Amino acid sequence: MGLTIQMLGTGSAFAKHYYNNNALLDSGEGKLLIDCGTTASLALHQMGVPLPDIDAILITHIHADHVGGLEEFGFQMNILHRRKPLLYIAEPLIHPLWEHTLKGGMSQQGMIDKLEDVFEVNVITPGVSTTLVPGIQIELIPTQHIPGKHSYSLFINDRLFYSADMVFDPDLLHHLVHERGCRSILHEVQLQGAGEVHTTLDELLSLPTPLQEQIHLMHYSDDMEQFRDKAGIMSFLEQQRVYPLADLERAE
Ligand SMILES: O=c1ccn([C@@H]2O[C@@H]3COP(=O)(O)O[C@H]3[C@H]2O)c(=O)[nH]1
Ligand SMILES: [Zn+2]
Ligand SMILES: [Zn+2]
Repeated sequence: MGLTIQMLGTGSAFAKHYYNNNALLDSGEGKLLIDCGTTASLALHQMGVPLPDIDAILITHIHADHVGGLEEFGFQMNILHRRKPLLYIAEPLIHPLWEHTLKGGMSQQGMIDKLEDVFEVNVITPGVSTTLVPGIQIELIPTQHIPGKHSYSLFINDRLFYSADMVFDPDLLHHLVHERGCRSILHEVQLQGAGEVHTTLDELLSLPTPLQEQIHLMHYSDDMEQFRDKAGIMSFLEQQRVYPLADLERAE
């Protein structure tokens, strides 16, 4: 079986019709959860995926729609299943994830006082492609989102670019497609307004046609249906649909 990707949700941080923009990669040999937002455990429940079936979690950046479900995931795994989930994370995210996000809810005197007390923490180095679960290699690519906040997009199996929340970076997209063999792009999109911390639909529409052909849109707001015919040849990913990676790639 080839790699499949299933979005737990495809919504922006404020969406109500769509769950948080988190993804489940399945190589057939292992499952990797990309981000674990506030709605992750509910979405996984609806998808029929028990938490212990997930082999590892990878975090792109610290916002609730990407990490807000880690407390429940960690507690459920530790308390109900007596296991520490494997958490892959870039080193600069460890301190803010524990001190600014999880510590308030998870710390327990004499038992839990650091991230490693709940998760099996594995630090991954940006720029280095690393096998996280069998059949899934990820390279973290630092990308700009909120000034002063670390955020990492993903290059998966040397062929799929998965944007974290990020501002428009056309040079990176050109580089990945023309020099790195990238064959499809899952890109966050902000449908209306100025893209101060996100990438707007208009910015993506400014890319050359062959690049747009590779782009599938995610992390969109509740009014997405009004934009179906305004996105040109770019398509909108559907939450909870299982996509074989090959189906996301443009026929040559
Ligand atoms: O300077 C800022 C900081 C934040 N925000 C909003 O808060 C959200 C946090 O999650 P997100 O990164 O998915 O999306 C962000 C935006 O919707 C913003 O519009 N401008
Ligand atoms: Zn987000
Ligand atoms: Zn964000």
